[in-house]
Amino acid sequence: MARIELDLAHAYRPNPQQDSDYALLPLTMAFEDGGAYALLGPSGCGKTTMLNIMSGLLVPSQGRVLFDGRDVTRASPQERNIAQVFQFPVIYDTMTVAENLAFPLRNRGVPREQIRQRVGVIAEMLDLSGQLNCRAAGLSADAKQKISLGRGLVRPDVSAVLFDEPLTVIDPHLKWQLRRKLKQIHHELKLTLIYVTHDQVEALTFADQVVVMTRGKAVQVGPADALFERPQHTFVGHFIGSPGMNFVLAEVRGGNLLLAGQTLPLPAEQSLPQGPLKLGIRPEYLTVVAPGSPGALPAKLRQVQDVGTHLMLTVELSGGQALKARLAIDSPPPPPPGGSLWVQLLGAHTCFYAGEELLP
Ligand SMILES: Nc1ncnc2c1ncn2[C@@H]1O[C@H](COP(=O)(O)OP(=O)(O)OP(=O)(O)O)[C@@H](O)[C@H]1O
Repeated sequence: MARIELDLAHAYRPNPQQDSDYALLPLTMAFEDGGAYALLGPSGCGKTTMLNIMSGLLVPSQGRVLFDGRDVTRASPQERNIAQVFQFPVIYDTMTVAENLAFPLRNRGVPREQIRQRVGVIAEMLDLSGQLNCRAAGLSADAKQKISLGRGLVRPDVSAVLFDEPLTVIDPHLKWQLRRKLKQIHHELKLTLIYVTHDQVEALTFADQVVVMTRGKAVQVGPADALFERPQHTFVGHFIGSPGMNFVLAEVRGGNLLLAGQTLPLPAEQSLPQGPLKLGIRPEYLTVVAPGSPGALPAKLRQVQDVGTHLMLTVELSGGQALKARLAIDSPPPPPPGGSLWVQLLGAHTCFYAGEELLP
C-alpha cells in the first residue's frame, strides 16, 4: 500500500488560460495509506480525471504524483501496482468465478495454496462462495460485477484499489448491501480504497474521508459529519443533504445582521466581519420557535410535505426567499399553509460564508 500525494493540475487542451480550461485546477492533496476515500461531485467535475491520474492512465499536464515519496507521474498502472474496478464488469466469461478471482494472483506468480486461501476469503466476503465453480458466463450482471470487485480486492500487496462508479449496474437493493459490505471489507483488508461516485449516499456510507469536487476543484476533504455540520464551501452545503443547506444573503452592520429586510441582533460572542455575507442553515436545524425568540424571524408557511419519516416545510421570509425546514413527525402541528410562524436562523449550527468560503 502507499501514501499517494498529488501536487498538480490538468487541462486536456494545450495552453490553458482561464479556470474553465482546466479539468482539474491546481491542487495539493494526500491520500493516507490504508484510508477509504470517495471522490464525490456532479458529472464533469473532474473525478475520473483525478482517478486516471492516480492510476497512471493519464499524465497530468502539470505537476507530480508521488507514491510513498517516489515520483510516479509517468509510471504505468502496472509499475504503480494499482488495481482498478470500472463501472462495468471486466471478467473472463469462459473462466469460473474462482479462476477469475485467482487471475490477478496467478499473474504475479503467487503460490497455489496462498491463491486458494485468498480467493476463499474474498469470495466469502462478497457472498460468492457458493458460485466458485460456476462459469462466469451464466451469471447475472450483479454477480459479474461482484467478481470484478473481488478481482480488484484480491491482491493484498497493491498500492491502492481504485473504483470508478462500481455499483452502477447493480440492482438498487443489492447496492445498499454492497456499499456496507465494501466498508466492512475495507476494515478487514486494510487496503487503500479510492471510490469515485456522484451519489452522496454511496460516498458517505463507504468513505472515511470524502473529497467533494466541483468544476475541477476539490472544495472540501472530510468525514461525513464535517461535510454536514461545517461545509467549508457553499457548494458542499448545497450538494450534501437532501434537500441541501438553505442560504440567505445578509449583511453585518455594527452588531446586527440585516437579512430579508429585517434586523437581527447578533449574539455578543459572534464575531463576523462587517459587510455582505451568506448565512447557511440546514433544513434539519431550521426550527419553528415561539414568536419573538432571539435569533428568529417571522415567515409564511407555503407548503407542508409529509415524507413519512418527517415533515418538509417550505417557508418564505419577507422579501420572498423560500427556505426548507425539516420537522419531526411528532412536532406540534404547523399552522395551515399561508399561516405565519417564526423560524430560528441564528444558533450553534448556523454557518456564515464570505463569497463561497466558510468564515471561521
Ligand atoms: N479525454 C478528454 N478530452 C477532453 N476533455 C475531457 C476528456 N475527458 C474529460 N474531459 C472533460 O474534463 C472535465 C472533467 O471530466 P471528468 O470525466 O474527469 O469528470 P467526472 O467528474 O468524472 O464526470 P462523469 O461523472 O460524468 O464521468 C469535463 O469537462 C470533461 O468534459
